[in-house]
Amino acid sequence: MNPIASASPRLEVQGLSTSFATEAGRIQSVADVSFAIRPGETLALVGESGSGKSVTSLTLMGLHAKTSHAQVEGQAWFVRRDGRRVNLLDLPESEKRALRGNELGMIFQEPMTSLNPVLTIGEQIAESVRLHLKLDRKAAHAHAQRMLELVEIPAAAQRVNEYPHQLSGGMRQRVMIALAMACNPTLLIADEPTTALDVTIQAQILALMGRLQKETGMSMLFVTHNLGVVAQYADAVAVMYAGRIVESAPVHDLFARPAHPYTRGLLACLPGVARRRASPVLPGRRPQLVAIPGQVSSPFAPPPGCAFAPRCTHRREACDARMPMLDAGGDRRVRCIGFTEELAA
Ligand SMILES: Nc1ncnc2c1ncn2[C@@H]1O[C@H](COP(=O)(O)OP(=O)(O)OP(=O)(O)O)[C@@H](O)[C@H]1O
Repeated sequence: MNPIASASPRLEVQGLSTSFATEAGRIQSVADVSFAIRPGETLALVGESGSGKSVTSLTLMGLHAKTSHAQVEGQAWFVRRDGRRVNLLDLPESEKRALRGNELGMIFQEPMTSLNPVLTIGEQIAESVRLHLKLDRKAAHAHAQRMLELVEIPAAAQRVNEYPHQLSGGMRQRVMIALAMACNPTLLIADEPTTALDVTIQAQILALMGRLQKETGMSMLFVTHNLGVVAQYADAVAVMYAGRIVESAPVHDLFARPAHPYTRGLLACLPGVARRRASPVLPGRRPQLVAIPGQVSSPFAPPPGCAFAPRCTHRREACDARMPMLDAGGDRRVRCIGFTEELAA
């Protein structure tokens, strides 16, 4: 039996919803999102721009700006190193801070906005490990250098004393990985970690992340809109549409037999990727999500029924009446009346 599939989840998200009060009204960015990630597993969260992927990861990290008037519901059960199961959405700020950068690592798209421009990269990594691992100054500096070696930064002994602007984009992203991994996190949330990089560097960074994951057994939530990356690196996929998960499944099953009309639409736009599931992300090929005809409904006035119905070629009356349930057939879950009827047949 697959050891990942049989382990109990390290993170279990149940009914996560996030809305924001804005001048134009309340916007429901994420609604009733549930998923689980086991030790050593990578779950890819995919969807078009604005589907709620980043809000999901920021909510889990507790990183909403105080000014954003976010309202969060649901639970996110995380198993800590000491075996305690804590709800990330209900932790005091001090405990959240102790987890972030420690058991919970994160990597974002643009390292220049996440790295401190006035500190050397060594100082930034050392600061984190001194705080969380309680190392003294000298040991922290040595740890920082080891982390740069681990992420294959050449001449780490010199680079450790350089500032972010002295590094290329790919090297900065490696530093972000070193920083995120410095305290040996058990869960890494990576939000579009390679989107800003050219495809060759992107493939190298993803290979590095895959290797580190294998070595450490950490779990990963990987936010992306690149289906080629999903096909190659994820174990499971959750497809988001208008703030909700519309389909989730093991990666192989999803690519082989997409069930939700939206997922089918996404893959139909990418026939090459859908068929060549194991194809590498080749230089010059960027298998991104491409537009499906029609527009996502306004988040201020979501339709009462299925949010995808206005763009769906299988739409019927019942689809507009109420939001379909996320129904399960095996380890695939699909939010579509058509799928529910198929299960019942
Ligand atoms: N602080 C906020 N205040 C109000 N609305 C927000 C806030 N943050 C996000 N949103 C809205 O929530 C929705 C989901 O945004 P989110 O950034 O999660 O999408 P995404 O799927 O990550 O898109 P992308 O791939 O472009 O990053 C969008 O309509 C966005 O405008």
